[in-house]
Formats: sequence, C-alpha cells, structure tokens
Amino acid sequence: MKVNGTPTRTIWRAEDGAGVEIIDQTKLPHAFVTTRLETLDDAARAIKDMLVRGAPLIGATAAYGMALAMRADSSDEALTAAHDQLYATRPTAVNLRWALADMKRVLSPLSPSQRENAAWLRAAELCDEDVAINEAIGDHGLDLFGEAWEKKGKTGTLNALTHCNAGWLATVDWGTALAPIYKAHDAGLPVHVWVDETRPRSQGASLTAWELNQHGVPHTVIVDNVGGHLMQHGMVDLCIVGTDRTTAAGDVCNKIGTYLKALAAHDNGVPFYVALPSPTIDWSIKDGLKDIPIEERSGEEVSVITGRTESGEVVSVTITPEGSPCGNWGFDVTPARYVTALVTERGVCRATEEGLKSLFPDVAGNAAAE
Ligand SMILES: CSC[C@H]1O[C@H](OP(=O)(O)O)[C@H](O)[C@@H]1O
Repeated sequence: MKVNGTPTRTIWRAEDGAGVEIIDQTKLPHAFVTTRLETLDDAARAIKDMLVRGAPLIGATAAYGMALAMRADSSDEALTAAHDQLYATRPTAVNLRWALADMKRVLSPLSPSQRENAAWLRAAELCDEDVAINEAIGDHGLDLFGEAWEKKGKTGTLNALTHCNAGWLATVDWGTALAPIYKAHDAGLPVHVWVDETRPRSQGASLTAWELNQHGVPHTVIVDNVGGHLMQHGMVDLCIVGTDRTTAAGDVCNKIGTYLKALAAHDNGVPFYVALPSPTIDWSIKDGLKDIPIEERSGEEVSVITGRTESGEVVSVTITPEGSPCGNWGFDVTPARYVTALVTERGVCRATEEGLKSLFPDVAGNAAAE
C-alpha cells in the first residue's frame, strides 16, 4: 500500500542483494522506521520481538531468513539449524511452519552452492504470491461489503468492526481483513471502521489506525470491550478479522479477544467474517481449541505501555502495581459455529470442512494424505 503516497511493501530484498529491509512495526504509529536484517539471527529476532508480525508476514520474514542463513552457510546442517531456529520464534501462526517447509522443500535437493540464490528467488515468489492472494481476498470481500450496503438500503455509512491488525502491515501487501475495506473504500462505498485497540500490544490503535489514516479510510479507535455494546445498538453492520491459523473444519485462531467479538456478533445477528488466505489453513487439524498452540508472551507487554508525550517524546510507563503478576495469552480460538463465512482468495465459503474442501479440493486432499 502507500506510505505518504509512495507504494510500499512491509519487506523487501535490499538493493545490494545482501540484506532484507523491513518496516519496524514497534516504532509505529509515532515513527515510520525501516531496518535492515543482515543475518539469520536478525530475522529470528525481528519475528520474536514483533518488529514484523502478522501470520503472512511472519512466513515471508522466515523465508528471507532462510536466504540470509544460506548466504552465511549453505550446508545441510546449517539448513536444518536455520529452519529450526526460525520455527521456534512464535508458535501460533501456521504460515511460519508452511513457509519454512516450502523453503526446505526447495533448498534440500539442491547443492549447497545453489541454495542461496534459490532461497532469495523462492522468498520473493512467496511474497508476490501473498500479495496476489490478499488482493483476491479483497475482491471477494468487496462483494460481501456490497451485499451489506444493499441490505442497509444504501443509507448512512457501512460500519465494519475489526480486531487487531490484519492489514497490509500483517502481510507483504494489501492485508487480509483490511483488503476488502480498502477495496470498498476505493470503490466509493461509505465505509467506516471501528478499530479495536487490541490490548496489550495495541496493534489496532497503533497499526490499523495508522494504515487507515494513510489510506484515508474513516475510522474510530475503540477500547476492546465496547464492540458488544455497539452491536447491541445497531452500530456495527459486519465484523471482519484476520486469522493466524484456521483448521480444516473452520475453527479460527486469531488475536486474543476475537472470540468475544464473535460471541457478541452471534448474539446480535451481526455477520462475522474471517479473511483467510489459504497458507493460513492448517489442513492437519480440525479441533482448534484442542490442537492450536496459543502463544503466551511476557507479562511486561501488559504492565508496560508505550506512547508519545505532549512534547513528542516516545516513552514507556508501567500501569500496574509493583508485584502484580500479569498474564498474557496472545490468541484465542473462535469455534466455526460463530463464523458467518470465510473469505479466501478463491471465494467465500462456509466455515465448515465441506466449505473449505469446495474451494480447495486440490489442497485438502493432499493434506489429508500427508
Ligand atoms: C493477517 S494475520 C494478522 C493476525 O496476526 C496478528 O497477530 P500478531 O500481531 O500477534 O502477529 C493478529 O492475530 C492478526 O489478526
């Protein structure tokens, strides 16, 4: 998408071919800073410390991390060690596993001398594929927004609620949940977005709001707990969120708090859509609650908050008493029964095994055979 009018992706190979450039998302919204990854360790740290985050972007960064690793040492041992180091960075987004498996499939059969170049090429292909997938999600999601606008009688504004950041900052470009919002806005639909701030890291307040500002999309940042109230009072026409892992039966793992929004949407008859790129489908599992690992991060992400002072200085402050432990579960699972539909790059389907198989008969079958 554009940053100050300039088309920009979240990750790209450096012009000198020896490094990888990323947007440091820990600096947004108060500063737009890019940083250069030179080594496998740099890439692993960028994922673990969330300079880059979002399931598709985590996968893309891991792919480029493999290229940086092969640049340093392209032996069989180094290939396996790089895969394992990157795999261990964050447990929930299945794109990490998928991208690393893809890179290993491409690199393992090659001679060490061929691996670095092949890794750079494959990582770039995965990024381009992500962009195409997300734009297609935008196109299919636009149809749903059009239907919602018709249903509303084409009056007022079309109010969409989203949670966390599933925008272009969570991917290489376009985003997943925000792609239909950008497409609808650009098509002239009067879309307004309720942006859940999404504690504790505030990806909504700091990233989604920043993205929507850049694109000129009307929005309102809200605290995480107000969404149900807005739905009770008819102020939300639809919800659309991203996902970090969706099971073959349509259970959706996403940022903590998503499940509660889905419950409120179900109780108030508000459509609850999940933007789902196929690399985020885990075909090997059906029961999300039982089988999806939920990341637990440091309690400091809860007790410490960062912001900008009136003088423009960015500072961090502690908001909890000394000695109060803080729990920090990063994700939750929304059972498929609370999902109205899945918006994929191949179209919209029910959040069921049959629905996903109808769109991905080629993939579902293979995965089941593995
Ligand atoms: C399009 S994936 C976006 C997804 O990833 C976020 O998690 P995190 O910021 O911790 O990487 C969140 O669950 C978003 O919905």
